[in-house]
Amino acid sequence: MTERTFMMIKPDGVQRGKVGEIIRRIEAKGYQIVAMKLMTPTPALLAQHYAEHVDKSFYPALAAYMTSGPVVAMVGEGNEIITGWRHLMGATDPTNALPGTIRGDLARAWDTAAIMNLVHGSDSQSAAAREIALWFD
Ligand SMILES: Nc1ncnc2c1ncn2[C@@H]1O[C@H](COP(=O)(O)OP(=O)(O)OP(=O)(O)O)[C@@H](O)[C@H]1O
Repeated sequence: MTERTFMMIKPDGVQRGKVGEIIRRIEAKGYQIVAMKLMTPTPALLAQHYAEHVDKSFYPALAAYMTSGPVVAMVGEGNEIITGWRHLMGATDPTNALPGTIRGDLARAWDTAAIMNLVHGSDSQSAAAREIALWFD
C-alpha cells in the first residue's frame, strides 16, 4: 500500500555531512521525497514531537542534541514506507544496528547521554499523520 511517513536527518547527520549519503539510500530504495526542508527545531516543537519521552530521564539530553543545529525534515512516499524506512534506519542504538543499515554503517556509540543515531522515522500510520502535520503545517 502506498503511504507517507515523516523522515528526519538529525543534527549529527547534518553536522557530519551525511545528508547526501542518507538521501541517496532513500532514493536507491525507490522512495519518493515529496517534501523537504532544513530547519533547527525549537524546544516547543521538539517537546510535541517527542511527547512520549518528555518525562524520561534522558529527555534533557535528547532535547539538547535535537536542538543543537539544523535537521532535514522530509515527507517520504512509497509502498510500505513506514516499515521499510525503519528497516533502512536500523536499530535505535547504533551499536546494535546491523551493517547495511544507515545507523549500522554510519553511526557509532557516542559517549553522550542522548543516543545520537542520525535519523528518525515514524513508527506507525497514526504517528506518521501526527508528525507530518506537526512539522509541515
Ligand atoms: N535510553 C536512551 N538514552 C538516551 N537517548 C535515548 C534513549 N532512548 C532513546 N533515545 C533517543 O531518543 C530517540 C527516540 O527514542 P525512540 O525509542 O522513539 O527510538 P526510535 O524510534 O528508534 O528513534 P526515533 O524516534 O528518533 O526514530 C532515539 O532515537 C534516541 O536518539
